Amino acid sequence: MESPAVEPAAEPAVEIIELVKRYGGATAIDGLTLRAGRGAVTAVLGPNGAGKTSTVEICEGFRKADAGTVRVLGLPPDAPALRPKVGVMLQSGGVPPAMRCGEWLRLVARFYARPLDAGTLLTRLGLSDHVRTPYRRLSGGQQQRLSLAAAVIGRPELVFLDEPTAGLDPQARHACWELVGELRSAGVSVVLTTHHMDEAERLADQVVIIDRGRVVAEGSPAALTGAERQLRFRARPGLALEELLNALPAGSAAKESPAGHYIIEGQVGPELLATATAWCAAEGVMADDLSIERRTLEDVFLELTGRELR
Ligand SMILES: Nc1ncnc2c1ncn2[C@@H]1O[C@H](COP(=O)(O)OP(=O)(O)OP(=O)(O)O)[C@@H](O)[C@H]1O
Repeated sequence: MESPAVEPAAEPAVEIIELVKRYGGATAIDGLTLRAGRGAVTAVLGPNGAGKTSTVEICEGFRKADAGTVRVLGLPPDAPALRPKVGVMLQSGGVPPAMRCGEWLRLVARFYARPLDAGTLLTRLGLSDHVRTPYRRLSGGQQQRLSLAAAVIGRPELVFLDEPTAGLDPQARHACWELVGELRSAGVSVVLTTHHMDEAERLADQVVIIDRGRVVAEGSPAALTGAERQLRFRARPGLALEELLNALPAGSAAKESPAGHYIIEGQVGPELLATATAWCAAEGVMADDLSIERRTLEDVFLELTGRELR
């Protein structure tokens, strides 16, 4: 009997193994390993200077690695065969300042066999009134949107978006999220960097948190934030948490972070809620914004990467 055909394991859209990048004596990427799945949205998060842009720009073929392996759709990042398959949105620039918005997008479209319609895309991204506006006269947010349009106009298989919504107003942010959702539905692989944890939580199938050039956590947003719930409230700073802890069910934990913001973890159920609110009442403490929530990606991010500024 013929054995059933074995499907080869889907090759990742991007595979990075033990990547190293140095600038002078400083190591910006320090043995970073990650895989971005095909047809998935992968969000790369990290504090300023963590190495996100360096990593993405190595994958885009704009920077050279010092060590390690990078494969993009199974090819080295500088392979000419990748050009029609990969869309790139840079963090800034790349467009001649005098180039008109519509003219630029039509020029980019000419590099692809089956581009999307430039006019439709400009309308989608709220740029239809700026078709004849030179790039340098576009606002920062409009320039961002034009870069996003240029990244997707060629119907790429894989898109790199470096901080796609940085500086965008809420309307434009939602338009960008919608576009990313549509790319994903169409089976396009998306790798994006962002500082907006809500964006990653909303868009990403997989989140990779990097710090000091290394991956410190990865997984789906749900896996990273976990199923446990927390009781949160705001009150005057400096409450005697040890006393509260004594009153709470065994195994509970309480912390104040930052000042005046309280988080209680453990078996967050009716008993814990009643005990905590009764304790607040006995102390004359008004627990503002009391809520029961799961940990957010931002909580996880801050726990992993700390609170000091970079
Ligand atoms: N061309 C360069 N020359 C020297 N150092 C650089 C260069 N590019 C980046 N670096 C340094 O490498 C480190 C990583 O920078 P990178 O831009 O990759 O970080 P990032 O995670 O994208 O940061 P951000 O969130 O601020 O955009 C930083 O310390 C930065 O100063």
